Amino acid sequence: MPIANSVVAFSLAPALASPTQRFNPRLATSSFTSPQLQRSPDRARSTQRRAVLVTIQMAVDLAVMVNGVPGNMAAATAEEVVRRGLVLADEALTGPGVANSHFEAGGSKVSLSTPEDHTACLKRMKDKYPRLIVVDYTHPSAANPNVENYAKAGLSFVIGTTGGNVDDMKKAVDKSSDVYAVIAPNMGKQIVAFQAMMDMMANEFPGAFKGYKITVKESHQATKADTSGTAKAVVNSFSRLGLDFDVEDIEKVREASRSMREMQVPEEYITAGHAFHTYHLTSPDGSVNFEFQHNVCGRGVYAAGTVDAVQFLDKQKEKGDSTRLFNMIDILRIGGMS
Ligand SMILES: NC(=O)C1=CN([C@@H]2O[C@H](COP(=O)(O)OP(=O)(O)OC[C@H]3O[C@@H](n4cnc5c(N)ncnc54)[C@H](OP(=O)(O)O)[C@@H]3O)[C@@H](O)[C@H]2O)C=CC1
Ligand SMILES: O=C(O)C1=N[C@H](C(=O)O)C[C@H](O)C1
Repeated sequence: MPIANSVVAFSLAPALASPTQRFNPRLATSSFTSPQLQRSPDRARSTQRRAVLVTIQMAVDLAVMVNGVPGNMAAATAEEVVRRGLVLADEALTGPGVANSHFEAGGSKVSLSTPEDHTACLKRMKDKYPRLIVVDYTHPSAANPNVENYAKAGLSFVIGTTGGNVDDMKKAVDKSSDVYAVIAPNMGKQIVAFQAMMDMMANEFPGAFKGYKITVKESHQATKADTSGTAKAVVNSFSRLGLDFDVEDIEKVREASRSMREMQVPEEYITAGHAFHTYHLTSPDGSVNFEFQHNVCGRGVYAAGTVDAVQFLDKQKEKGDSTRLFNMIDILRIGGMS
């Protein structure tokens, strides 16, 4: 009897060339009529009875480990990860002063790992999530040690934490063989565009503002430990435009009354998080003035940019791109911000 119905349906689980390789249903599922079964009907029937449909889910979802929760930026980023339908890793590094053992974002629960457990936690997450990108919004003092740990663990990362030594971070990435990273003091798309514009002006017209005076004033929530990393980056462009200014001269405003009075920060964002920056340039005789301002209330614009960076980095990694280190201006240029 022809074994017309002896079709064994099964799912193959071939070893993936790379853990980030996407699921291809055409590769995964095959149906065929075995020539062996055609020759031996009895065996075919028993095989048929025992035939098991095995479906192995090979789709490896992108998971994001957000370190620094329950801090402001990490919390906002974790919410954005869930909102975009990505997997939020179920553990995260936290700081020494955090008493909570868990954090929740958009219904996803995250166990918090305290400093003595950080190395083991990174290993657990790497083993658990084959396609993982780490986000770091921690503390200036933690930025470099964390980056060293990510690089040693072979974990690609997006770091928005400011106040660290960026050259050392880059070295850690270079030393690794397969770690991809985005390092940037500002993840907000339009502010990144502003940074890029100042950088381009400095490249095009070096010294154009020679002789001008500049004041830089930034207001943030009182818990911000360092001088704004964004302001430092913009000052670098101004220096190339001919302005004589040192990052030490950036005026930091951290008192609520001054933030509201001098910078017009709305009261509800005084502690919730704000970033108001004013750069004022005056010609030598005082007859010409320029003012550049970017004022951000809340954390939403940074969280969105951070997850753009995560998705961008994941793509580059999957492609095996030879460039492994990016800043947000690179990503904006390539069209990687939504
Ligand atoms: N690139 C960008 O676009 C932006 C960057 N930032 C930067 O992000 C950083 C965080 O800002 P923000 O969220 O407002 O700060 P918060 O103080 O609200 O949060 C920081 C969190 O990190 C925790 N932490 C401290 N050390 C470690 C560690 N070793 N490992 C893991 N977690 C740790 C802190 O815990 P504990 O209380 O114990 O110290 C705290 O919970 C700052 O450097 C800020 O400048 C902020 C906004 C945008
Ligand atoms: O700590 C903050 O809030 C912010 N930090 C970044 C910085 O230091 O420039 C970006 C933005 O200013 C908000």
